Amino acid sequence: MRAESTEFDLPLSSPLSTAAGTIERREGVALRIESDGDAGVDTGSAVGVGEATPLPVWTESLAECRDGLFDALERLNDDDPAGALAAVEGQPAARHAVSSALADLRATESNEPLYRWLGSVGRTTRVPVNATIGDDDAEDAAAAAREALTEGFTTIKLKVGNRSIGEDVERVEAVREAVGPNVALRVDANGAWGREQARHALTLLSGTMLDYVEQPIDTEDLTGHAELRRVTGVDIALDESLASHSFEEIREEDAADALVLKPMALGGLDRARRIARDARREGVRPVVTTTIDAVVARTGAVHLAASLPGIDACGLATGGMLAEDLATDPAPIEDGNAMVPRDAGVGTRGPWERGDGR
Ligand SMILES: O=C(O)CCC(=O)c1ccccc1C(=O)O
Ligand SMILES: [Mg+2]
Repeated sequence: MRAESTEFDLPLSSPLSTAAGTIERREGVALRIESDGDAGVDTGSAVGVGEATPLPVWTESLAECRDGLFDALERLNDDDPAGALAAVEGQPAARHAVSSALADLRATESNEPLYRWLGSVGRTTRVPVNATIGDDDAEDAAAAAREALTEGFTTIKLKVGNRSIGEDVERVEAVREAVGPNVALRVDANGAWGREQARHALTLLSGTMLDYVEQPIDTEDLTGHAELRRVTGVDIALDESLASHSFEEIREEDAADALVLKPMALGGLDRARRIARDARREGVRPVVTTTIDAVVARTGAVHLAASLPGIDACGLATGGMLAEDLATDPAPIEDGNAMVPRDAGVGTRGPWERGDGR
């Protein structure tokens, strides 16, 4: 096989401000692997693409990711995919690029859409997605929510935790009022609250009928999350906690009703899917989202969600946040759903979309 990579740097059209900081651009590395084909049985070469878009704190740094991928490329060019995966162990974004490029290659070779190759037996044409609203003030958040409603979204996620509890309560109430009772409303505090603050906030928000609150308190505090679930009765989704805690630990503490799975932070679609299936078996609902990835990883995440039939609304309507992307979106959002590509593999070549002779 032959492997090559290319770097990218994509600005967001509107920065996403969260309690953990503002995301203004996404830099990363795209990876392309081409198999040699088998002349004996007349199969041509196939191509697989992958993406590493590191987001420090969630993943390794861009510098570490580059180093890992440099080693992995060497192994891939030596026909050693297992060695390539071993070279990026412990570096989630780099491992995401390698494992998803190999998955795309294998799915393409077996002429299946990626979600089927990942293990889905049925057919899935669409995945429900949530609209994502950042740390806008009450008026702007309500306006964004109204717009999302007209676009067909039935689930909305609002960032909280960056302001006073009073202001956040006002913001969430404004959004609830703007969309009415039939929209599922989620909030994401990105770990900003302390135990007491979280309890206070969720008590004040009890009238807003939250679908769930995502990572209300610190990543490490599984016991606090478990207590918050029991005391408030509000569903808790863990996101950041998954970077440092296995699902086993989370389940033992009874700390979550839902898990927010970011393949880029978890080291690949294979690892995220394993966690999703373990969670489902225990009655914990998985949700797939990204770290505002570019088109290759975002579409991979759409396939992961499609491979989990009946999945809840996922945080995959983020393509529009990028001012530029690596290629046209093969999984556009229509009426609050991501359309699942039907072609073999992931359904995009990313930066190699044009002019690679196919
Ligand atoms: O889940 C979504 O709706 C969009 C993704 C999102 O919120 C996000 C994007 C980048 C980094 C962290 C997060 C997060 O869920 O906390
Ligand atoms: Mg989150």
